[in-house]
Amino acid sequence: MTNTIPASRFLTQMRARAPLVQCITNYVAMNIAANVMLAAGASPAMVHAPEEAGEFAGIAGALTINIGTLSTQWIAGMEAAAKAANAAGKPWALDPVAHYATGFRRDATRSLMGLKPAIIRANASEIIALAGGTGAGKGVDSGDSVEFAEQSAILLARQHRAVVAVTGEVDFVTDGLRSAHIHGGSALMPKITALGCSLTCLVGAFVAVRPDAPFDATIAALATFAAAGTEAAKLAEGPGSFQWRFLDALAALDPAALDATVTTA
Ligand SMILES: Nc1ncnc2c1ncn2[C@@H]1O[C@H](COP(=O)(O)OP(=O)(O)O)[C@@H](O)[C@H]1O
Ligand SMILES: Cc1ncsc1CCOP(=O)(O)O
Ligand SMILES: [Mg+2]
Repeated sequence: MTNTIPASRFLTQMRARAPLVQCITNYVAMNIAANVMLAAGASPAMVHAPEEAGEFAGIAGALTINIGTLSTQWIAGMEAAAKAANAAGKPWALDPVAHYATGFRRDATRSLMGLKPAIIRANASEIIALAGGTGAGKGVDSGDSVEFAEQSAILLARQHRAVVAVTGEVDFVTDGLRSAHIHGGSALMPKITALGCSLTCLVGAFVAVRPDAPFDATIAALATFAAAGTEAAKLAEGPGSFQWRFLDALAALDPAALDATVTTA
């Protein structure tokens, strides 16, 4: 076992600290992501305007940046925030939603990657394309298996000295040397829009509390989603009831449920 810190301990610490996280996320995700953060025990703030995003990054414990609904103004806010987070020694996580779809997204992602995210969290098609490969993604949705993206993730982690998290049926996390799989969740999760975006915000909450351990913190965030997703699916009748049951499951989650979802290598 290379994972020295159990995921359960991270959730307990995160809830005790309720870290303030600056989430620059998309219009689709803002509401559900903020609710996911509150249910899990964190304190989200959706602050993206270029006039204040950099200042706020100095206050928050961590920053997350998601390019889902991009515009020139938003890119200015993202870059100001990432630079300020770096200057303040705060970790930040990137969610490159559908970065392969247009030149605008590709350029923005290239420049954000240059600002050294500590963590990259994306679906399999996004990770494959980020490493220079060709995936089968359709817009924001993945068309590839996580397994197919694992080598791309390791390559990216080594190139960028970042933790890379690929999500899907079984998640994969690597820092280029170590890796872990996270099992659980539900096939209903990709049927709820912006759950992946919400997870990226939650990664920010865990790494805010343990900036010294981004690999383990990322695993803990994914394990939290997997355990809550498994629980919510037990009584869900479809995507609608799954969504509210997922929030309830996050809030009620017993940290002990996390550890069984993680296998390390
Ligand atoms: N088929 C599946 N079975 C179980 N969990 C899943 C499945 N697909 C996605 N998830 C979970 O849904 C969450 C969002 O991941 P994903 O759908 O890959 O991201 P995105 O929304 O960015 O495409 C993650 O916690 C992931 O583990
Ligand atoms: C549908 C949509 N369109 C632009 S961003 C977005 C949300 C994507 O969310 P996720 O990556 O979590 O599926
Ligand atoms: Mg996504």
